[in-house]
Amino acid sequence: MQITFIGGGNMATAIIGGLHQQGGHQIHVVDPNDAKLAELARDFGVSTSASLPEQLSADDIVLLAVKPQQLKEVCQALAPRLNGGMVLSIAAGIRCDAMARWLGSERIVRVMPNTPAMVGKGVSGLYAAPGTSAADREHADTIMQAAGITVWLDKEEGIDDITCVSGSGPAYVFYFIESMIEAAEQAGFAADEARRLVLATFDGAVELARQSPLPVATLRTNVMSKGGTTERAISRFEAEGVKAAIIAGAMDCRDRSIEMGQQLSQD
Ligand SMILES: NC(=O)C1=CN([C@@H]2O[C@H](COP(=O)(O)OP(=O)(O)OC[C@H]3O[C@@H](n4cnc5c(N)ncnc54)[C@H](O)[C@@H]3O)[C@@H](O)[C@H]2O)C=CC1
Ligand SMILES: O=C(O)[C@@H]1CCC=N1
Repeated sequence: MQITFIGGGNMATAIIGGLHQQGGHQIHVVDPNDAKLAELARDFGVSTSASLPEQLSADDIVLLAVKPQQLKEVCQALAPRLNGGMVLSIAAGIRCDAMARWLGSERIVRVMPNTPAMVGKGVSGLYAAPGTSAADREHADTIMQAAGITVWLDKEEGIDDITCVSGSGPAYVFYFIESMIEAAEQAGFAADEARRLVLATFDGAVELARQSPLPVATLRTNVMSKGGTTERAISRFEAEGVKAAIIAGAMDCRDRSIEMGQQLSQD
């Protein structure tokens, strides 16, 4: 496939990393940041330019990977060059109806990826606007499968829902990892040992959860001996409202996705 990325930042780099491993794609990246372009050309052999190509062909797939606040301007600049090609947008919040107005095309798929795409373990939620064909949806699926698993959403609001789980979720997990590393250091481990211990603990716990037929809550209570050490730790988490805070934070995240859509999809 011929894929043109508009924006070559963190998320685009993660997806390009996956596509590079998959192989067989012609990738072009547009970004005003020369240093980023040089890095992407060096690491993945992509072609690059600081501005949009004069014209794209109907076979070119455009992947919009700029910040939501820049999307309108980028779509308006893209509109006269698009020639009917399919557009994928990973921007949080911005709805298909707004992009269709700005682009003058309804051949749009919205994608909510996440950064583990960089190591082929991403999760992408996808929603196809009614203007797309079955072949378009298949192409979008193939592109995002290069980065990990794909989940198709029937309604566009599903993108807000998945944003607060897998889209932003890696940050929640990294936050927990950071906290555990600080705890390990406080317990006396050197920084590199603390990191190794904590990452192996997460790895092991996730693998066990994946392989075990037991509910995750049972796996947790299996660690908690009556009157023992783990019970003391979990009691503190409960008393401090850690679980409630995680759930509330995720709901705030979803609200913010809806709010960004309302603010940035208007005109
Ligand atoms: N970082 C993440 O975990 C996720 C991000 N997203 C979405 O991905 C999009 C990009 O986010 P990040 O990669 O994190 O941001 P970023 O700031 O790393 O990348 C944005 C890139 O766009 C470039 N850019 C700015 N104006 C441009 C223009 N007119 N034409 C072409 N390129 C331009 C910037 O130089 C920068 O390299 C956002 O819309 C965000 O909502 C979606 C899911 C996850
Ligand atoms: O924080 C954000 O707005 C983007 C969308 C999901 C992950 N990062």
